[in-house]
Amino acid sequence: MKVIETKLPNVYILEPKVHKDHRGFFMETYNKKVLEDYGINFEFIQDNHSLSVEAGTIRGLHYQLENKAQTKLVRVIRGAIFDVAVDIRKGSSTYGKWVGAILSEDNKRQLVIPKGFAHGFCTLVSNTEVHYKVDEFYSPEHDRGILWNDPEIGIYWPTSSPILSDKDSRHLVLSEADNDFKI
Ligand SMILES: Cc1cn([C@H]2C[C@H](O)[C@@H](COP(=O)(O)OP(=O)(O)O[C@H]3O[C@@H](C)C(=O)[C@@H](O)[C@H]3O)O2)c(=O)[nH]c1=O
Repeated sequence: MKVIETKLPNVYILEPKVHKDHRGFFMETYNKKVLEDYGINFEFIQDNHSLSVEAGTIRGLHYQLENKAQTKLVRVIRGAIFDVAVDIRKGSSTYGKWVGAILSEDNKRQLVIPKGFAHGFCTLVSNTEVHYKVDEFYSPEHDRGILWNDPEIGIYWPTSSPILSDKDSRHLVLSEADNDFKI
């Protein structure tokens, strides 16, 4: 497993070691001990899997309030996404800054999204399936969002007219969002 730092603290790109042979491939997609050796230490307790039928679907930007905050380990089983993490911790030197990475079935990259960061992705091809582990249970009462195209965040999304859920089309911008993260 290769661990690549990004410009945001504790946001990592992971590249699993892929063992290829005449049958196909084998890879460890999560190994707690290997990540611990890099100082990445989580207790994942829920796995999620979504299918987005159309390319240009954006899901996000999502987070749960602090006492139900989730770390996420995101990967793509089929297709490809532009995956984004935004630092929403008030007082952080990187507050409102974002990083993006392409995760695909081909590059097999994963993204670690820590607590205090909003998460979203845009599908780059049709029928993209995303799988991610989280270290806190889903809590609808704590579920919050930020508008995907908040101009103050300024994410370079690969589309300007995405397919969105009703919920995601109505979020407020970061400066007005219900957000209790601070450092
Ligand atoms: C996130 C989630 C949703 N649900 C339900 C609620 C709803 O009826 C249905 C669809 O939920 P959503 O519209 O919120 O799904 P979606 O827009 O895919 O939400 C996800 O987006 C990405 C970017 C994330 O980071 C995730 O944490 C999650 O927020 O699934 C669960 O049962 N468990 C869960 O953990």
